[in-house]
Amino acid sequence: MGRVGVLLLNLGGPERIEDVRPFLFNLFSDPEIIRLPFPWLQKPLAWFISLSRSRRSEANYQLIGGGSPLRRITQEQATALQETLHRCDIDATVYIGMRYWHPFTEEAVARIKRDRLDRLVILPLYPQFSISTSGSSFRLLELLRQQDEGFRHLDYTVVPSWYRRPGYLKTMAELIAQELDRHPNPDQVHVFFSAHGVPVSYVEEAGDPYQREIEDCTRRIMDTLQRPNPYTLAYQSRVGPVEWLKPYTEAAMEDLAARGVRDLLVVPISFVSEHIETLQELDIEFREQAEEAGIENFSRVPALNTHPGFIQDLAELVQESLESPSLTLEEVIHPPRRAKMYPQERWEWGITTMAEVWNGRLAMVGFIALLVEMLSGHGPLHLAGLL
Ligand SMILES: C=CC1=C(C)c2cc3[nH]c(cc4nc(cc5[nH]c(cc1n2)c(C)c5CCC(=O)O)C(CCC(=O)O)=C4C)c(C)c3C=C
Ligand SMILES: [Fe+2]
Ligand SMILES: [Fe+2]
Repeated sequence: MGRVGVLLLNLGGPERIEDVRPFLFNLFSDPEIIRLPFPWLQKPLAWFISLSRSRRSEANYQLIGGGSPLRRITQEQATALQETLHRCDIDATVYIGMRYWHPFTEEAVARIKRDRLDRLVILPLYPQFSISTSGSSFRLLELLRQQDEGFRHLDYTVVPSWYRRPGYLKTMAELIAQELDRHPNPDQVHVFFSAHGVPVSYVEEAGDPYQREIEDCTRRIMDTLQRPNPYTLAYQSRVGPVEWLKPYTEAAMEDLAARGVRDLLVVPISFVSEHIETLQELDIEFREQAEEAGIENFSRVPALNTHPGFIQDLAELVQESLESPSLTLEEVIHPPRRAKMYPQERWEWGITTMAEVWNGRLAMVGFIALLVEMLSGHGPLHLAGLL
């Protein structure tokens, strides 16, 4: 088989409070996180938003010990996966490539090139695909390939999403069953899946399969669980003024409490490690809100982290990927970005297409000014020191 590598892709998180602002800047600089019509607006807007959001984010990271545990957990997953692969006689090296913080994807690629691999398996640590997560990392890797001849010649295959795997579904179902059985009346517990949200426009305009995959994933977990419990799916962690996938987690919890639900088991579904959205948003913020709304027994299923069943399944996934025909990044960067079509720019007076286009562009500038205003609490002129 030669020298094999596995590149685990993840988001990354600030390790210390000082990292929060630059981490947010990296995140909002990504055109897959804020989709703007004008590339030149990306960096200035990322700067504004990271500045205006950093206080709130820093306070949240303070509540979970002053930083994200994501790097440590991902490192533990990588070590466990490498050991499991070695036990199966696959002499693989496992690398970590984070999208927005250390160790960055670029660093992983440099190490991969130095190790002169024969084959690489690219494996996102997101069970379901979204343009904003796996899609963004795939795009970055494709760019790095185009810029680097050495990397371009490396034989690789990529896993687009993997939530359908029976091993993953079984482990999730086991974790849920364990928590259900801790409740006084296990069958009365409402199972509450909470997925990280994305803006509605990702799904409806850009064709992100994320919502479909999340819904399919929750159905499959419930089928695997084989319990009579009712369940709900909701979306958490929205950012900014646009509409995100609904129902929103906090509203759905209040709704269930109002309908008489007293036992709630929350299942984080879109991410395999503990991180700020499980430790702060679910365990602190939403627990408080749910209890105020009347939930008496609130509990949460732990993230998979280094659960042996999960790591074993990842090892089998790597093995199967090595034995199957390769998938390329271009095949899984999905959906293909549709080219923007504008009519020829030849000005004519009246209510012409050209006038409409410019109207639209000016409206976008106005909208972005509004966005900055809403996110920062100050108008752009204030921020520019003009007022
Ligand atoms: C599948 C999981 C995730 C999706 C989908 C996703 C989309 C998405 N996220 C933001 C904005 C933020 N995300 C932040 C942190 C963060 N997000 C995820 C996962 C998904 N994001 C993780 C694992 C983390 C890291 C957590 C950690 O432990 O550090 C943050 C920063 C934290 C905060 O300020 O709340 C922001 C901001 C958008 C806009 C988006 C889709 C467009
Ligand atoms: Fe996020
Ligand atoms: Fe949050």
